[in-house]
Amino acid sequence: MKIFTAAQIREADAYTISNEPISSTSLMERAAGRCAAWIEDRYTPAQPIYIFCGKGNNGGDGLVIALQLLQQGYPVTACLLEYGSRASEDYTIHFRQLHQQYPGRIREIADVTGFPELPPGAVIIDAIFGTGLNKPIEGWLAGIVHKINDVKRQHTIIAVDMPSGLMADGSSRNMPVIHAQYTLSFQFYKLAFLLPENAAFAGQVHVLPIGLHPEYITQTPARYHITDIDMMRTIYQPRQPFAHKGTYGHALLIAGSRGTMGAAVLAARACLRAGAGLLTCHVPQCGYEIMQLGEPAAMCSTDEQPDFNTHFHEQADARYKTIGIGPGLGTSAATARSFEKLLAVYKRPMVIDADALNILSVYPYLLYQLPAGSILTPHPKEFERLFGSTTNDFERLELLSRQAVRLQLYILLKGRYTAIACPDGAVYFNATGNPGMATGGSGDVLTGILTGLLAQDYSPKAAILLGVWLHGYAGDLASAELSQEAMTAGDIINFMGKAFLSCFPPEM
Ligand SMILES: NC(=O)C1=CN([C@@H]2O[C@H](COP(=O)(O)OP(=O)(O)OC[C@H]3O[C@@H](n4cnc5c(N)ncnc54)[C@H](OP(=O)(O)O)[C@@H]3O)[C@@H](O)[C@H]2O)[C@H](O)CC1
Ligand SMILES: [K+]
Repeated sequence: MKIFTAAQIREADAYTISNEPISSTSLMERAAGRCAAWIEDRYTPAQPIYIFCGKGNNGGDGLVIALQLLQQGYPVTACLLEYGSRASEDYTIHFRQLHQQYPGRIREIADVTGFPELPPGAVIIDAIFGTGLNKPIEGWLAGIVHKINDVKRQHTIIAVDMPSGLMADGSSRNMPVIHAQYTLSFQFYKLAFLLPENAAFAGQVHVLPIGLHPEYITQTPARYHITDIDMMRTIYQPRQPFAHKGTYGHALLIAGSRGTMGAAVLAARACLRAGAGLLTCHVPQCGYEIMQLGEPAAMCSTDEQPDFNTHFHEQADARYKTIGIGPGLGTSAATARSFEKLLAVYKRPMVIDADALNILSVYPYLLYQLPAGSILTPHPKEFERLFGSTTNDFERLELLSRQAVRLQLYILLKGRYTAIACPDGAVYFNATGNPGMATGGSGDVLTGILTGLLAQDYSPKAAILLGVWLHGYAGDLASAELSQEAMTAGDIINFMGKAFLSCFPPEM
């Protein structure tokens, strides 16, 4: 699904109005009607509802929601914020209707002392600002935002299109923003919802289709996307009936050192569960029995060194479809030397994680020797060590994308919505996963999955989109059965089978 900027959303709006065609008033009624229906599905008409409206079209949506809920018998109070700006045309049209039909339900608020006493159980609808916000909320309006946030534990707050105060495409650091439990976003996600610095604001996002013109949506290029199951179904390749283990590639995993062999075992198991035909693990001598017992289906090659890997470059030949390197590897100088030699001889896209990334941040010239199309999988700290720090998440996203283009690599930045930056400048946010996956070993599992998919001849882009999706999906299945607290990285591997079956049912 494409993620459009606020300016593109305005264009989509205008395109729909002239090409469907539909009046802008009717489009607002359609959009706000979806919000009203969403609220009616979840709350009974016994529920007092307070709708805070600004004077633009977001406020107009609030007025339409008020009208529709009042018609359904909900006790609605429309709190209209009077801050001097000129009201939009569609706001004015719906204000007149509300004023004619339900004059007693309107309350004008002109300063913070006008903030109403909220009865227990009241639901707050935030329709103050949406995509038209172009500066921080200030003065007494900011006071209203704080008043609403002060009662967020006692009252459910539902934001219309966006939490007010949040910029759609830029940082809102240190600005007053509504803390919503739910955001009912029209037709698309906004980029701002997906970045960690805004974690407190949008709550659970529900994207409500409002019938914006499909032609505009298909024809307009977007830089940012969010992954979905339909995309995965175009990527996934079912296994062929005459397949043998050679069909699905031989992967080499270079991982482990004394004390961190668990990382190597997790990555190996995940690689095989992702479907690799064959797997060889290169481990230090201390890891031989651990790996053979930990994953009997993997073959094992042992290093000259007892405690860490120093001679893996001698292993890396054309037999291997791909290489995954990094989990539990260690960062000794001898390991780094072997990594450099490996890059001189092995030219296919590989997966680079954990200590292999840390080696790259100590010897950054090696970044230029990575095979084009390789996949880097940093978490935010590793990313910062590799590419430097930024002042906010939007800048970091820019930096991420710039580096992927410059180095012609796929770089994924791990997070609630893992961001996958591609060499052509596109960025995909992954939609699956949960906080239960913020646990040791989860990244090693991802490295294994990506290596396993590359071994099967998925292109790097296909492997990364599908791999990150499946990793999160398996994590979601694990947390549903075991809880976010009790699930471990090994459980993500255990649920890979169910993730495949449920995303790609065999009869499809
Ligand atoms: N997506 C769609 O197709 C539809 C969206 N709808 C809704 O429309 C809003 C966007 O409406 P818009 O009127 O463009 O913007 P807002 O309501 O967010 O803001 C209104 C004006 O407020 C001014 N502004 C901006 N920032 C501030 C601020 N910090 N303090 C005070 N005032 C501010 C600004 O006007 P200026 O003249 O002052 O520049 C804004 O223009 C969208 O979010 C949806 O809710 C439609 O209902 C249907 C289709
Ligand atoms: K809003």
